[in-house]
Amino acid sequence: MTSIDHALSQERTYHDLCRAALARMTEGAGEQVVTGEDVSASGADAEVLGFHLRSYAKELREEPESPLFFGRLDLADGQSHYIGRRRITEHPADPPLVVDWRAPVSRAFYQASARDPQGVLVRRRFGWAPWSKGASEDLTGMEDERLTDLGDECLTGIADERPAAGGQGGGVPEGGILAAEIERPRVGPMRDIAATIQPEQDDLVRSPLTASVCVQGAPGTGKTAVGLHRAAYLLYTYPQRLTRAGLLILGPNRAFLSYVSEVLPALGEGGIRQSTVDDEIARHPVRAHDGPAAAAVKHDPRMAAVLHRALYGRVAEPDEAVEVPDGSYRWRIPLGELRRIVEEVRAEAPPYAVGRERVRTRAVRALQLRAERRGGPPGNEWLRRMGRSRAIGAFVDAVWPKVRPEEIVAEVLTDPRDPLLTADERRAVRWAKPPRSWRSARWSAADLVLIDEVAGLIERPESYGHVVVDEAQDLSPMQCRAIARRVAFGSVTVLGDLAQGTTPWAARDWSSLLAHLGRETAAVVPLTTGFRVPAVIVELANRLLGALDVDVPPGRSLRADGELAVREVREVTTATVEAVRAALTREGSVGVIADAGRVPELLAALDAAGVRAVGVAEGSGGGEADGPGEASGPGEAREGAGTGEVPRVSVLPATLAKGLEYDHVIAVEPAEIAAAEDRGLHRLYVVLTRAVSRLDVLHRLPLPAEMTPG
Ligand SMILES: Nc1ncnc2c1ncn2[C@@H]1O[C@H](COP(=O)(O)OP(=O)(O)OP(=O)(O)O)[C@@H](O)[C@H]1O
Repeated sequence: MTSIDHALSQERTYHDLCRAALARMTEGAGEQVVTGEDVSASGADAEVLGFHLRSYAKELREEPESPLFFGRLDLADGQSHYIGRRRITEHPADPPLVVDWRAPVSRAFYQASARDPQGVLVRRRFGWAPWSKGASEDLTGMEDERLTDLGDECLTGIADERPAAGGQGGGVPEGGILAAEIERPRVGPMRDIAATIQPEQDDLVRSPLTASVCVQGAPGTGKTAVGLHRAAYLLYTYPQRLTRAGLLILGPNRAFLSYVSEVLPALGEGGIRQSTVDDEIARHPVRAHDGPAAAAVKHDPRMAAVLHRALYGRVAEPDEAVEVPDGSYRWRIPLGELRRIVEEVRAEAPPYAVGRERVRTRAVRALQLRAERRGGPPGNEWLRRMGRSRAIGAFVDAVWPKVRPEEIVAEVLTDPRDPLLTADERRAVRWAKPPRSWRSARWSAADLVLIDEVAGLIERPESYGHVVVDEAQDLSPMQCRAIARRVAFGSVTVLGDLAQGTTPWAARDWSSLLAHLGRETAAVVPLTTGFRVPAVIVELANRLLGALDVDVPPGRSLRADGELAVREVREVTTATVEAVRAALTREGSVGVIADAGRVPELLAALDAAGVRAVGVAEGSGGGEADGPGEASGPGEAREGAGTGEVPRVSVLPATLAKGLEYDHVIAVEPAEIAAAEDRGLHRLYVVLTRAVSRLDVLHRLPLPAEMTPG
């Protein structure tokens, strides 16, 4: 037996030990649920403790089956730590068999280097065979890096009887195991990257809860991965604060959310809210569609001032004194004093609903002062009676009326008159046929953003402790404000790429977007190394950058593998079917991406040719896409798509490609994608950067000039 075989065998034995300990932890957690409820001091305690223990037991039971550790650190102080996705112990008081990757001691696994060993002698990485549920662990290899000269003889090797997962990598400095991980064919939803987080990513993942950060990164640099791992890190490191205040993940559409939905559960953090901005603010179904001119005005930040003015236009100056009967007596508040009360409350600028109550309270206080002067302090019952009196009620309704956000938005859209908007802009947003009342209004997606703005002026929504915003470059100023309201006292992680901005209001620089999010001072941190797209494909996509009018550095790939074929064909539908057939002879997922108008015909052609494919549909409220329908991400089969097994081929409109990835992408007729919208070249840039291994570009029409070299 060679020394590597011997070491592998020892590590397998250790893994078996951990597996057995985890089984005991799961069993023990189940028992604790029963005893925990019995030993609690009160019913309420029992409920809280019971809930906590049940959640923990459920989490352990539902732990996705995966290797229990992926790394080991041998430290200069003689200690060794195995690093995995969750802490495993024989007994809670014993030193752990496996340390959680988020624990402070694990940091060196990601950050230590020969130049800065951070007390590490040897860092060991484990390679495992591709994992499938129910399969037993299969340790295929390991690599040691000696970071300090004091280290023992180091081992590097792949167990010779089994190939390493995904093969050997080229151009990846970290060596075989990292290369194998990033080149592993994609099947199903996005995976976690806990085993291979890179130092620049780790810095972002572990920045403190109070720090708001903005990550600008080229396609495939791991922004989404970083955002999700940061969420998991924060939940682990600040459990109390975040359990109380909550953490929210915002993505561009439901297809994307479905694609990333399994990362957090795999990291042991289920139950985190993952949503879109549109879904977060949806008080009504979307039943109308705005033209580009109306949408542009409604998403403009000036609308915040327009709505503010419209709401506070309801506040009126008192025009007569108030007289309140009290038995045989009448209290009187003179007009001047009432005017002062309203003016003062306005100047304090509380939320509108609070202002209304403040006006009422101060009017009652004015009565109280008079009553005290006359006969000593009145009791609470008297104060309540005065507050509820018809005269005070009528006064408050007249000067600070109760109002619904929908009424204000309906008023503005029925008769827009604010001088902040130009005549053309007012015409663009004016309802052609105003509804009889706001109750019967058909709202557009942008109207819901306006309603949310007014709702936020009336009553502040509860603040999350942290919000992760993905694909943030596409947010409008008004959407940013909706997010800012929901994280007034927390922090944000903003992830995006200015080059991938495709909405009419997409940001051209981060500073204005951060200002709308109320986070002007957040640091903008670049991520530059691409893990998804092979260099040969990045080079093609980079040709478009010059035409995108944004100041971002060209993408740079860690991957020297990958294949690119750009082919002019006689007929794209037939050529697509052939390309899909050829792609299916290789491993991994296949994504056919085309202009939305072409998708039905491509799906029909694949169906006629007997190729099983799933159509990725527009999600209702899906980012820029208006309209109903459920979304499905890569790896999620829709009804009718087949039985049980998930088809490997997805066909999707270019508008839904953002954030997704496929091993093999077939981009159909780039000229159509580029011509379909104002920011069509940005869209094409997104489409070309979805491929993990292979990209086929099929075209009959001439390629957009920007795609050709020179
Ligand atoms: N450190 C890493 N180790 C292994 N794989 C990684 C690493 N970082 C990123 N990846 C992989 O690279 C791919 C791209 O990551 P991700 O989707 O997070 O990038 P992105 O910057 O959000 O891309 P885009 O802007 O194109 O949506 C994913 O498959 C991810 O798992």
